[in-house]
Amino acid sequence: MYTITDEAPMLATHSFLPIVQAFTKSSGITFETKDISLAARILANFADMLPANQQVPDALAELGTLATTPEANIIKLPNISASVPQLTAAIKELQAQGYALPDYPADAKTDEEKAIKATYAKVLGSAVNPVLREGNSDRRAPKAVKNYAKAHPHSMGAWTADSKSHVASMTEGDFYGSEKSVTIAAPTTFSISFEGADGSTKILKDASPLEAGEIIDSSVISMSQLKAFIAKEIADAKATGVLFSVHLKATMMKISDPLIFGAFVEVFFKDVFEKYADTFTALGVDTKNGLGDVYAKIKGTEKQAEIEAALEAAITAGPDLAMVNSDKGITNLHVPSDVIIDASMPAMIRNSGQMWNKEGKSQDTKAVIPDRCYAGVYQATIDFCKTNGALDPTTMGSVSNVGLMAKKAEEYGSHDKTFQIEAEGTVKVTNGEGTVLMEQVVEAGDIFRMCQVKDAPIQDWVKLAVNRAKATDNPAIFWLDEVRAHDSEIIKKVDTYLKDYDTTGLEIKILAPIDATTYSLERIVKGLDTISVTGNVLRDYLTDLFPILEVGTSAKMLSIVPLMNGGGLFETGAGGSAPKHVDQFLTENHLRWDSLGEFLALGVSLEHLGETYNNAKALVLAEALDIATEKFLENDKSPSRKVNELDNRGSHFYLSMYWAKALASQTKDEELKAIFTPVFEQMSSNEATITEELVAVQGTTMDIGGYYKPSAEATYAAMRPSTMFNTIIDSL
Ligand SMILES: NC(=O)C1=CN([C@@H]2O[C@H](COP(=O)(O)OP(=O)(O)OC[C@H]3O[C@@H](n4cnc5c(N)ncnc54)[C@H](OP(=O)(O)O)[C@@H]3O)[C@@H](O)[C@H]2O)C=CC1
Ligand SMILES: O=C(O)CCC(=O)C(=O)O
Ligand SMILES: [Mg+2]
Repeated sequence: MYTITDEAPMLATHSFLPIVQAFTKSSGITFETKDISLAARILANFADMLPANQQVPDALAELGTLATTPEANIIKLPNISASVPQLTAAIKELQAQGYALPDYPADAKTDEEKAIKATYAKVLGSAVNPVLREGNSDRRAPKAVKNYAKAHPHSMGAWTADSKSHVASMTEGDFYGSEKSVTIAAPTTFSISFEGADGSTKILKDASPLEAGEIIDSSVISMSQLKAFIAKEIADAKATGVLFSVHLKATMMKISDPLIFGAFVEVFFKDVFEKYADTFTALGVDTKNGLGDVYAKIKGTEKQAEIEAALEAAITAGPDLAMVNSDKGITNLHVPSDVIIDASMPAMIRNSGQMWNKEGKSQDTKAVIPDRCYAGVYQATIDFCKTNGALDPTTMGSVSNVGLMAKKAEEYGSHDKTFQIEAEGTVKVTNGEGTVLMEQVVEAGDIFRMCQVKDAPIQDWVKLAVNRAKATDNPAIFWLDEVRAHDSEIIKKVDTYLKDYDTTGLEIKILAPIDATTYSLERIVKGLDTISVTGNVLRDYLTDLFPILEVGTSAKMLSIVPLMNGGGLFETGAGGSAPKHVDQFLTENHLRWDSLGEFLALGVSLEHLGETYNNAKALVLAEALDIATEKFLENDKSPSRKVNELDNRGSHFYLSMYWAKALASQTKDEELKAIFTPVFEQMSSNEATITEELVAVQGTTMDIGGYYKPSAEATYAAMRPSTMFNTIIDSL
């Protein structure tokens, strides 16, 4: 199964998948596509409102079911995890294309509106990955990728001890400070209720199942303390002349983080929000959607100019704001999904700890990460760079990751258990027998969050960690903080399950995240490799952080999810869908997206297929693809960032040529040899023509009939512009 997703990876698929299908056809392998793009997911969820000819199947649900079966073999490209602004843009585009979808009812009042909003909620945020990830995560940089980075190091900004860049976090009143955790002894249920100081009660979540061995936790971030903290950090950034920036994961932590993001907007523009409180309420301004929502809602109203001037004045009076796009005036506070911590913090660290100011220049930065659970990892990395200078890609070692992820583990499964509290009182988590398992004292506006992690995934995660340690002989470090209630429960299980394995000779340690960061960095500068074994959030953070520092991008990672029931989910890299790349593609028909992650995923997918079904041809194809990928790296055929040079499409041509060559050169399968010998011959003798055709089309604006749902025909035409190359591929 091959997923069709969004933005840059979706464009790339239109070039690469036809090649893959052509190369594997003669081996009896078919690639079925499943459209899980944001647009397709919207249409699938509203099928009952659409005429038959516009309905699409729920491909995500189908894949989710498949992921629990031993037969699963899924190649998963990155998809949009939509924020509300992205969702509304996608709805608008689909409506314009003739789909009679309802508008997104941000402020749903009637039952009908509430039902529509609930349906849209299903496609909001990280609605795809948690459904498919029925296993834990194994992400690492393959040897060939590391070797490539050593030979062709990416740019790395210098670090000096006098850098003013730092991470700012709360010192109390955050999730970290309030966490409680319990391990469940016997199967039961839990419910979450609120008891107001005034004696009122409210059920927040009805009874839901709990398995024996499951670890649950709860924590609260205090809205008043958060806002006081933000105000203090804004003042400090202004006083010390650093850029002010916010780093959250508003897509994956889709309930808590947009609320926290909104608090930043409200505090930064406090006077404006106070002055225009009534206007903003009447217009339905929603700060969870960022400053961009304020601009959008005031547009065309009588007060537009006046409020814009007030916002502008607040920006001028405040500290310099980190910019997403200084040319277009888009700040860090505009859209909650524009600055996502996993990618944004490493990009800043790679750039000497600096982000971009409104003049488009780099400047030292205060990176505000309110909660302390994981923020210290970034400060420790910054401290390390300030002391030791920038890391050196030509010599540095590698940090791979084994991540606890299966069955919506930990914070990533917390959406249905996260609530903004309306009044002062207590939130209680009660089991089926009526015993209160955890309670948290709250005030109005606070955010309460409860998480779960099941026992089977933890056992599988420990096993995967031991397997990786054995396979590599590298130390495996569990990044767990014994002073955190949740981590201390996990530590008990890790200690227990490690006893199931013979770990003689292996170095397996448990270190708190900050110590684990320093430990791994001290090894990395010596060229030594370390395995990070982490929970779900650190899995996400570290698999962008280390790859971006080591190999320039997380797009080049091997990203395997060994599914717990025996199937394989092969993710293509560890990064996202790169909206910036689409902008460039639409303005100048150059796609700088690097598909290396896709080549690697395809290789392991074919290998899995070959091994599971005894398909010798699949194994030959996989081996040849591996050789081709190495050659591809050696010869530096990755896409360039600049127009009129080899781009994503050209990189696919080279991969194909090397793949054909490897198939022509092998001797394990004579049939494949016979098929691919002339193919390689045609490709290599027409190399100049093909690359010319692929570059000649560049430099013009593009229209593929949509952003979220482009026309398939126009996209294929755009992504397969070489007649010569198409003729060779289509003849297979
Ligand atoms: N697995 C998944 O489905 C994931 C999905 N996402 C989603 O992706 C979207 C964008 O997220 P964002 O945080 O901006 O992160 P991205 O990883 O999409 O982008 C960050 C930057 O990383 C670089 N990059 C990423 N992938 C590639 C690639 N294949 N080739 C070359 N460069 C690459 C680009 O840098 P440059 O601009 O310098 O070229 C890009 O602008 C969001 O909707 C997010 O939710 C995010 C992570 C994982
Ligand atoms: O699912 C998402 O929203 C993002 C996933 C992600 O960033 C990751 O798994 O690294
Ligand atoms: Mg990530």
